[in-house]
Parts: sequence; structure tokens; C-alpha cells
Amino acid sequence: MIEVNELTKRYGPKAAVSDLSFTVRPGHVTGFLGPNGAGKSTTLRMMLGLHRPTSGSVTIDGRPFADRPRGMRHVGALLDAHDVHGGRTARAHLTALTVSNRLPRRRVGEVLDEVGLGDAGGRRIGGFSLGMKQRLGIATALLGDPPVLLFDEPLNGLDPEGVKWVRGLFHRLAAEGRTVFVSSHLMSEMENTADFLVVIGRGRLIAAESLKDFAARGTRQSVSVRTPDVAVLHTVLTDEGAHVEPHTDNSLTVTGLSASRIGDLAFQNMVPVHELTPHAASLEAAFMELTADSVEYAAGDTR
Ligand SMILES: Nc1ncnc2c1ncn2[C@@H]1O[C@H](COP(=O)(O)OP(=O)(O)OP(=O)(O)O)[C@@H](O)[C@H]1O
Repeated sequence: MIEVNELTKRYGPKAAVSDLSFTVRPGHVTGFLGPNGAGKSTTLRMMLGLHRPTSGSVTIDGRPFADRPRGMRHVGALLDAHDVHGGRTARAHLTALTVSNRLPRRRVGEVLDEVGLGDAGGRRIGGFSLGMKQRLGIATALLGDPPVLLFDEPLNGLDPEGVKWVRGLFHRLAAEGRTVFVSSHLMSEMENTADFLVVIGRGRLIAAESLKDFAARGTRQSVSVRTPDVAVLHTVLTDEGAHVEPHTDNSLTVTGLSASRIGDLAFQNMVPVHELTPHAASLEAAFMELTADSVEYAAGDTR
């Protein structure tokens, strides 16, 4: 379990992370989501004791990470897949880590096989694709067989088969009872990866809840209605307090009323309805809506 308590990190006048509090529980994949510059990497680095918080604290299973003498056995992390010595082979890189962390050598072969790099272990890392480096970074995180795993943008650079494999791996690690915390700036990446979400924007907490609750909270459900009497139905629905957006093809997009209520109102007012389609809550829409104010650099933004 990871507990983040009133965590703040300032760089001069700029707060990269502001008063952040949330808990990441074992047995689940938790997505850590926010637009570029939201403070995700800074938070992950504070979890690992690589940055000192300006105030607040982070504990992993009750203690700061820096207090754990056998770190890799307790927390595995992938922060930057490029942060490896390109001249070394994958096997030499992992072997050096087993020696310095007093881990069994057999783990090298096990984790290389686990991430699908069994045949590439003897190749120099400098010649690896980004996807292969991500796999090596995941292998490194798994080396100490830790109960807590942190991954910063691990899906970056992976092809669709690689993304599917990572999702399967994360779900399996969580099913084994581990704490799996995965950052991304793309909701689409988290949709089939995470069970829970911690969403931040401009260093502040926006949401910490299940994916289902997040979608329901952020998105105004909409209903498409097609009718030959657009003007009458528009008036009826607006009088009921709905927000109605008319389109040129005799259809309306309605928010603020359920599809069944719209159908009843049309029937009561003898308006024929040719189509009535509720649109399921979209996670992407919820994410865009809730983080709209916290995007650091938007297109057309002159700040
Ligand atoms: N060493 C530093 N000095 C000054 N500002 C920094 C430093 N590190 C990060 N920042 C700023 O803190 C904010 C948060 O950065 P951070 O890298 O944690 O965000 P992020 O959510 O990981 O973004 P991304 O998705 O783009 O990687 C940004 O505005 C960034 O410019």
C-alpha cells in the first residue's frame, strides 16, 4: 500500500505538486493520470525518495522507501526506459543489479523470459527499440520480485501486441496481491489497464476512485433524438430544463434528461420520434472535462 499525505513539491515559486493525498491499495492496477506537466513523474520520484518533498510525506507499506535497506525487493520501478547504459547487454545490465542488490542470479533469466527478451539478453541495449527498452525496464522492476511496482508511462513506444502483453502482466501482478501503480497522460491507455484511477492536474488531486465512478461523475450523459418535429420537441425539452443542441439532419443532442423521460415527453406532446439513442458515459470525455482547466500547454494557448 502506498500512502501519499499532503505532499507538496515546489521548484522556486512553481508548485509541481500541491497538497496531494491519496492511497494506492494492493491487489489492483491503479492508473496515475494527468495531462503533461501535471506532476506525475515528480510524485513518483518522491515515492522513491529521489526527490525530497517540500512538505508532506509518502510511505510504502508504512515506511518511507528510503528507510528500506533492500529496496529492489520491496519496490520495483520503471521511471525512464532510456536511463540505461547502451553499451551493456541486457543480461549484463540485469546481472550488475542482482550483484549490487544481493538478489539471486537466476532472476536474470527469469525476468528476461517473463518480458519476452529471452533471445535478446546477449544484445547491446543501445540497439534496442523503445518497446524493447520498455520491456527491459519492466524486467528491471520485476528483478527483486517486489510487492509494490511503480511504472512511469510504461506503454509508451509499445506496439498493440506489446500493450496487450503489458496489460495482461499488470493484471496478473495485481491478482498476485501486489500494488501496481502506473502513470499515463492518456486515458485511452488506462481504460483497459487500470481498475482504479488517481487523476491529477497542475499538481492537484482531481479524482481518486474506480474507473466506473470516474466515468459516471465526469460525463454528462447525452441522448441523440431524431424527429420530424424538431422545433416542437426542442421547446418541450428546453422547458423541462434540458440542454438541447439541434443539428441540420432533424436530430437533437440532449443532455440533462434520460432517454426514457425524453420518450415520455415526446409521446405526451404527440411528437413522433424516429430515433432515441443514449450515449454511454465515456472515460475519455470525463478525463477531458475534469482536466480541461489544468492542461499546462493547450493549442492556441498564448500564456
Ligand atoms: N527540476 C525541475 N525544476 C523546475 N521545474 C520542474 C522540475 N521538474 C519538474 N518541473 C515542473 O513541474 C511540473 C510537473 O512536472 P512532471 O514532470 O512531474 O509532470 P508529469 O505529469 O510527469 O508530465 P509528463 O506527462 O509531461 O511527463 C511541470 O510544470 C514541470 O515543468
